[in-house]
Amino acid sequence: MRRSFLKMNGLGNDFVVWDARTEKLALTPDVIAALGNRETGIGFDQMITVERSPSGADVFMRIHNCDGSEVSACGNATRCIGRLLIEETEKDAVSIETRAGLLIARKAEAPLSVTVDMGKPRFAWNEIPLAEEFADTRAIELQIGPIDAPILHTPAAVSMGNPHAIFWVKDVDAYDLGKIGPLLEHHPIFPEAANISLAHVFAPNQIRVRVWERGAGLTRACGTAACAVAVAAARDGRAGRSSVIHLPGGPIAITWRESDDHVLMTGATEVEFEGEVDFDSLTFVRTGPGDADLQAASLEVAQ
Ligand SMILES: N[C@@H](CCC[C@H](N)C(=O)O)C(=O)O
Repeated sequence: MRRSFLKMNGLGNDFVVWDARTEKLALTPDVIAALGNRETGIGFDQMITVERSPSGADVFMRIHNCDGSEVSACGNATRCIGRLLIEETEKDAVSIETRAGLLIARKAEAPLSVTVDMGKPRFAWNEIPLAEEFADTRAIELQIGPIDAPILHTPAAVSMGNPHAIFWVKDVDAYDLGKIGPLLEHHPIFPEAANISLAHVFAPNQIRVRVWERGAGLTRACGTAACAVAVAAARDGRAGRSSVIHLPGGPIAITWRESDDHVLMTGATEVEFEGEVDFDSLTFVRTGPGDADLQAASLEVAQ
């Protein structure tokens, strides 16, 4: 069996996107992990399957991490799928159903940028979820002492449809996140594991962040982490309700709207290329251009 896909990314957090609206697609965790392998497969952080929505939204978006686990939320992928649907339908706003709820994506001002209403953050210990009761999740009891860097302690915990823990630090680069990330991700305090962020407010409403993603490892950006960090910062007065989150892959603008408690996320999207997978051999070929190729071609024509 052969099947076409799009390779996309939101600030370097990259995805394979399948359109399964007319022809269903259900891959096993082993096949997803094989395709996600950066040395032997296509390589991606998440796999996104666009399906028909059972409840009348424009689509249902299914999300798998590259380890094959299915999860409920992915901010960067929501922007990417939003962009595809806005281009396809020529509508101003599109609705995307996920396991975490119904999200609305709108075209943003900058070219190829999209704003997504990510809904309300959740702070209750059993909604994040945490394994034990905390009355205040702005700083939960948890600490880890790397030998070569200051102790990481009392992270904020937030759910953006998926679990996040945010450690406030002076220098996000002082830590070997590749080493401590997996220990924190699977700490028993997080019964469903967690996405782990290191965050530093370096100027008013400007926050530098590095993320270890649950089920995917170090990524260049994580949209839900950006939302969780911005909300956690506003919650304990480190920042206002609008901030820019600076990730290794670039900036994401987040506003936590006072009127309805919803979190709005604005950032870039990119189509890298079109491709086709042969499921018998689990190999792939590129079949079409991405944004960068199209831009280069249009510049050549213009000269
Ligand atoms: N990259 C995503 C988050 C993907 C899911 C996450 N790894 C989890 O397991 O919850 C984003 O942009 O939000």
